[in-house]
Amino acid sequence: MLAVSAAARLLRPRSLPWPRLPPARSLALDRRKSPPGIYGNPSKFRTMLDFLPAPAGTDPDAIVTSPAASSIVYDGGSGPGALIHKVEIMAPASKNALTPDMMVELEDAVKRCEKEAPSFLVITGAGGTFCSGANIRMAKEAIMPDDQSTDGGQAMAEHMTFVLNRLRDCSTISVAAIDGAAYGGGAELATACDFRVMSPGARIKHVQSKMGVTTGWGGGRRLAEIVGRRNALRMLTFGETVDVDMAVRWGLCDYVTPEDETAATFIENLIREEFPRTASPVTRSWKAVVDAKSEREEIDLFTTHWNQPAHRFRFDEAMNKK
Ligand SMILES: CC[C@H](C(=O)O)C(=O)SCCNC(=O)CCNC(=O)[C@H](O)C(C)(C)COP(=O)(O)OP(=O)(O)OC[C@H]1O[C@@H](n2cnc3c(N)ncnc32)[C@H](O)[C@@H]1OP(=O)(O)O
Repeated sequence: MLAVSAAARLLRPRSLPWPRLPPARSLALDRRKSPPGIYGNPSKFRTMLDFLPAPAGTDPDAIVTSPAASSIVYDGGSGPGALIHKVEIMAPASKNALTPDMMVELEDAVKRCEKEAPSFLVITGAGGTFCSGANIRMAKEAIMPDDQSTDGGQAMAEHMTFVLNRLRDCSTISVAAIDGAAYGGGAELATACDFRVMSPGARIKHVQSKMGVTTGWGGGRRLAEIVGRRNALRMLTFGETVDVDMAVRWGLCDYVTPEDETAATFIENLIREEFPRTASPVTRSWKAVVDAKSEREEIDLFTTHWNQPAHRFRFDEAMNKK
């Protein structure tokens, strides 16, 4: 299991002093002098973090050896092509709020999923909460300078929209396994997944309206696609707490777990019941099928699977049952 640790970003060779950028004002005003890649680059957030002052109280030269208090933990299961890979948002002390470093690690996790191509990616949170959105303390410190510069917010929004679009667009079927709260950016992460599983006490809440900001990770647009324009407008305008019943009614929740089962356990069992032996190559074609722009695209996808080993095996199996 790879724990891509937030501390890793603090592990800087003692010889290299922590690169310090002048305060955000000059960042905003001297764009031509800003570090390479900060502007006009989807992953400029990653670059920006390398040039931000170390968070208050962090000794830039400290070599952090203990496991990070917050990280994105990627479980690659039985390896590339496995039936299920898992991502756990591991920051229970802050209800799995995403620090800027974790947002970078989430990009690494999505890239690994694209590369290793599991059939399913189950995303869940540690400690009975899914995700409470951006870590407001760290965001305030790192990307909300007193001069009201908007650069940091724009960089985070572009980074997270870029990452969540890649999650949604990759061939792996993603499932948000929601126990407890999916709030703010956590709700936006949940809507970027193909399916949502909720345990009985789970709730989804776009709190952005109460935070004086709109959705910034692509979640508003995706929400309207899922629940319809009117329901999305109601959820966003009032920051409504959507419980399991309401989520099921609005199509925002695909499965509800029994009382005594976590959402991740429920969906993993369901997947393994449906695919008892191995992953099926067909699973990773379904998103392309439903997104096909023409019959020709769907016929071509069908043709790629016809008379191939998995297809031949299943036909033989079906005929031998007769
Ligand atoms: C586009 C993204 C968007 C943006 O950037 O604008 C955002 O995501 S902004 C963040 C939006 N999220 C929130 O406002 C959620 C705030 N948290 C809560 O409403 C609750 O914590 C909840 C419902 C998630 C859980 O409530 P519960 O009573 O179970 O726990 P506590 O409230 O006591 O929280 C425990 C502990 O966690 C800290 N915490 C919780 N959420 C965050 C967060 N988003 N950022 C930083 N820290 C968070 C909370 O302060 C407590 O810490 P403690 O030191 O124990 O007081």
